[in-house]
Amino acid sequence: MTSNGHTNGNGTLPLALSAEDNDLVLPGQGKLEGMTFASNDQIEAAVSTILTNIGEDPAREGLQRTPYRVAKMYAELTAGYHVDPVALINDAIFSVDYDEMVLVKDIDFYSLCEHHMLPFMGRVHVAYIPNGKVIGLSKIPRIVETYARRLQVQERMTVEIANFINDALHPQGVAVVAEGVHMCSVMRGVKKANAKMVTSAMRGVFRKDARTRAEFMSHIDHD
Ligand SMILES: Nc1nc2c(ncn2[C@@H]2O[C@H](COP(=O)(O)OP(=O)(O)OP(=O)(O)O)[C@@H](O)[C@H]2O)c(=O)[nH]1
Ligand SMILES: [Zn+2]
Repeated sequence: MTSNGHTNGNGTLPLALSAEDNDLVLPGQGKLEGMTFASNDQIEAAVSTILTNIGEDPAREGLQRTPYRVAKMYAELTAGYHVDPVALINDAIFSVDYDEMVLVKDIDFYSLCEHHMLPFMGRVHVAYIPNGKVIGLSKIPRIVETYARRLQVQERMTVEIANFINDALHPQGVAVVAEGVHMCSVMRGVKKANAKMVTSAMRGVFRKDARTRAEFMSHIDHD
């Protein structure tokens, strides 16, 4: 069990993208260069089975490398399982005499819904009010990536981000709002292209004090 609490059920982590120096694999953040992909025969065989069963020919030229590509893609899109968020913040917690709101807004995220394994994506806004300690600015998007790059529901992703920051900093409060568009509701099923899901997790003063919450919401209120 890693400190992000994940195992695949039998206590071992599946093969994935890995880097020699550490396991801080963060797609989209310049950490993929120099990484090797340990090919995953079982995923490749499963993709080949899907291709055959949707009426395709996995042997035709354009599809020959598709099972390999899909396996590699899943390693990237689920890299968050292999990131230990405690190691990720890498002691970038500083004592600073600042007790006003810190807000990082419009953080892009890309995740996969656990029901259909289709993408959902959008933006996350994160705020906290320090209690003597602040965290390195870049670490907040990295925390978002860690929890997004897994099979998720948006509610759980939102709560996991808030709880992790709360536990790491013990701030006066944390607020996380996520706005997501879910491809499983856009491309299929109910087919609503413009419906956005908004989820929030409020901790400490953001939960207790309506004015603090309103200040946060006024900063992120756009379109
Ligand atoms: N609450 C929540 N629901 C989600 C999320 N992602 C996908 N879903 C929903 O999960 C539900 C799964 O419902 P099911 O009835 O089991 O699946 P389905 O037959 O494919 O449902 P439809 O999408 O309505 O066709 C659907 O309503 C999806 O819209 C999420 O992040 N949060
Ligand atoms: Zn879905």
